[in-house]
This record gives sequence, C-alpha cells and structure tokens, in this order.
Amino acid sequence: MSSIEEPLCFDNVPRLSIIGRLQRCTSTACRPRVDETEVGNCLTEARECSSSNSCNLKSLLLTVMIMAGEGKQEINFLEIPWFGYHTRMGIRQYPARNGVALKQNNVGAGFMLENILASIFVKIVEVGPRDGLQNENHIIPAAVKVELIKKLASSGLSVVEATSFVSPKWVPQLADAKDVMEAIHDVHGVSLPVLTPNLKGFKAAIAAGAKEIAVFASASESFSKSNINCSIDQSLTRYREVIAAAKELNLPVRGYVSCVVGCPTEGPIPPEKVAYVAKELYDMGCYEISLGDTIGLGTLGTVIPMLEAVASLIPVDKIAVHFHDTYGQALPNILVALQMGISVVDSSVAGLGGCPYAKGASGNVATEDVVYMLHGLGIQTNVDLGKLMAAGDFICKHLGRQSGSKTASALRKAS
Ligand SMILES: CC(C)(COP(=O)([O-])OP(=O)([O-])OC[C@H]1O[C@@H](n2cnc3c(N)ncnc32)[C@H](O)[C@@H]1OP(=O)([O-])[O-])[C@@H](O)C(=O)NCCC(=O)NCCSC(=O)C[C@@](C)(O)CC(=O)[O-]
Repeated sequence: MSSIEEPLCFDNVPRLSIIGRLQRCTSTACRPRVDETEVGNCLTEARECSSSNSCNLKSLLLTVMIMAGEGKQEINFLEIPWFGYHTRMGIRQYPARNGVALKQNNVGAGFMLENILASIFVKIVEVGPRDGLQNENHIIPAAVKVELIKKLASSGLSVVEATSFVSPKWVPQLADAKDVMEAIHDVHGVSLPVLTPNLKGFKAAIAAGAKEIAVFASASESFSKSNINCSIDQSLTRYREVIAAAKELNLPVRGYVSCVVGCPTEGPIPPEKVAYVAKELYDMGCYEISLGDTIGLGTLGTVIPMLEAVASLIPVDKIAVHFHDTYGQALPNILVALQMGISVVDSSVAGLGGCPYAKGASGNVATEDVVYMLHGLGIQTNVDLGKLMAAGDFICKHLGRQSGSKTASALRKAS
C-alpha cells in the first residue's frame, strides 16, 4: 500500500510510520525544525508559543510524524511530543500513562517510539446501546438491543453501557431496561454498566442483575433541571445516597458530568464549575469521571482549559472524555485529551446518539472512527474493527439509515 488514498482493508490502517513518510502537514508555520536538538528543546523548554491551537496541534503531529518517519532511532521520553501539548504558555508534559512514568528523571532512558506507543492502551467505553438508542424516535425492540450489545461485546470492547434505569415517562426508549439486562446475563468478560438517576433506579438495576452503575450530574443548572428535574446540588445529594448504597454491595460507580463546555440554554460553562461537580462525584466514590460535551460544541480552545481545571482536582487517570460530534470536533478533542494523559474514551458505534433533553445534540463520536485513529497511532484498544463495523451495520440496518462513522463508510466503500 503506497498511499492512504488507496482503498484499505480493516487490518491495514495507516500507522505512524506511513503517515510520517507522507509528511502531510507541510505548512512552514507549523513545521518545527527536525534536527534532534530542536525536537528535544521544543519539548523540554517551556517556550512561548503564540500561534493558534490548530497550528500547535499540526506542529505536534508533524513532530510525531517526523520522528516516526525516522524509523529506528532511539528517543527519550521527553522527546515524544505525543505526551505533551502546546498551550500559549508553552509545552505541558503529562507524566503518567499506563504505568509508564514520563518524568524528568527518565530522560536518558532510550526507548523506541513504536514500542512505547504499542505499550499504550486506551479503554473505550461503548455507549451506543444507551446514549445512542435513548434518542431514537422509534422504540427499538429489546431483542435488537440485546443482539447489538452481544455483537459489541464480541468485538473486544471491555465496557458496553447497556441501558438506563430512568423514568419511562422521561425516556420511553429505554423502558425495557429490565428485559435487556435479564437477557444479557450470559454475556461475560465485559462490563455492562447502566445509568441510575436515583435510588429507585439503583434498586431496579440491582434487581435486574446490574454489576456496575453510573450516575449523571451536570455542570449546567438548567440542563440538570431539564434532564433530571433537580438542581445540581440536589442531584449530588441523590447521588451520595446511590453511591453509598452501591458501596454496600461493592459495586463500582462511574460518574458523568454533562455540558462540560456548553449548555443548550446557558451557553458557555466555566471550567471551574465542571471541576467542582467532577470533584464532588470523585470524592463520593466514583472510580472514573466521564466529562460529557453533551451538545458537541467544544473545540481545543474550550476543551483544554476545562480538562486542565478538572485535572487540577482529580487524578488524570480517573478522567474519561465523552464527546458528541455535532461540530466535527470530537477527534481533535480526543487527541488532545490523550496528549494530556487521559486514556479512557467514550464513543458510540456508528455514531449513534444524542440526548432527548439537549436540543441539537448529534450523535457521539463514532467508535469506529476512534478505533481507526488510535490504531493509526499504534495504540492498543483490543477492539476488532471488522467486528465493530459488523455491529454498526446491524444497528444501522434496523434503524434504516447510514452509519455516522466516516471510517465505516470509507472501509465499506473500499471493500
Ligand atoms: C430523574 C427522574 C426520574 C426524575 O423525574 P421526576 O418526575 O422528578 O421524578 P419523581 O420522583 O417525581 O417520579 C416521577 C415518576 O417517575 C417514576 N420514577 C422515578 N424515578 C424512576 C426510575 N429511576 N425508574 C423508573 N421510574 C422512576 C416515579 O415512580 C414516578 O412515577 P409515577 O408515580 O408518576 O407513576 C427523571 O427526570 C428521569 O428519569 N430523567 C432521566 C433523563 C435521562 O435519562 N436523560 C438522558 C441521560 S443522558 C445525559 O444525562 C448525558 C450523558 C450522561 O449521556 C453525558 C453526555 O452526553 O454529556
């Protein structure tokens, strides 16, 4: 395969070395000098960087490309631009990832870029059966949801969010939560968390066999009211009870914060507000906090300060990102989150999704697109892209529409 413009099959995702040879980012403004000293300086000196975020990102990517294109050379941790990102104040380094300490005192230890990238694992939390199907106009039969969950689980995903135990008056699309849970009792080797907005939902989830739950707060007062009919503080009080009940049963609880950069009615949300809600949920005992850009309007300019605010209060390895792709910004936002050390990404097969209480929100970033990007970076996910696409085909056929995944569409056309 000589060019990424040529048709690809599933197992032939263009990887860093190929992209490096192509050197597709050629803008002089974005191009760092390529000699080793400069690459090293660029990463170790916190120098002023006045260019735009997109320029910075291109420059980062180009640095990776150049280094990857060099092939076998040994490099130091701090020479891996992938682990840092540019801000107007200079370069930030985020030290820990998958147990690999990227600290100053590691400088000098030589590693092959390929080996390091291959040692990185990103956990994907598939939210299609819940976040995806909660927004469909038509009620999908429980049997279809069950089949979808089974197909997703067999693609190698380690987490598939199965459904929500919410009021059927509020979300009729998921009124069959009990039936779905009971039908997936025999699905092993994958976590199948469910959303619970209160103790009533928690008890119903446990009775139906749930082994993991998620609570969902908002960083926007008005969205909290429209989504769960209470204020942020009231929701936190409810979740304290739910989490205490889960702790008694040793059940893991995931926490969501929605509207992390903007709200359909309130507009921009201050990063401190997001950090406050995230910290509250973390302190209550959530093992991971997923930050939801519910209406998908975040750009690097809003996402980076928000992630920085949250990461200043809770450990970066407890943060997940959850991007809807309304403005097509999800992949760059995920990339920058990875560069900041986050290694848990929520996504939805075929880009299904939206929120019934967030007008204008489109689907989540498509899982196929996330997997394609990660595999292209040489990052492991354990996900078989072919099987994942088969799950996407299955649900799209039932919904009678095209996949929202560009990767799935391109690979299908090429095959
Ligand atoms: C929270 C409530 C229940 C409050 O709703 P409420 O009306 O204030 O609740 P209530 O306590 O007054 O109860 C009203 C009725 O609902 C029943 N009820 C009460 N609780 C439950 C329950 N758990 N399960 C089943 N039934 C329940 C309750 O029994 C009663 O029934 P009635 O007496 O009228 O027959 C409601 O607002 C609700 O269910 N909201 C959920 C909405 C939802 O699921 N939205 C989508 C979530 S997506 C999201 O938040 C964003 C996220 C996570 O995806 C991240 C991102 O994308 O950014």
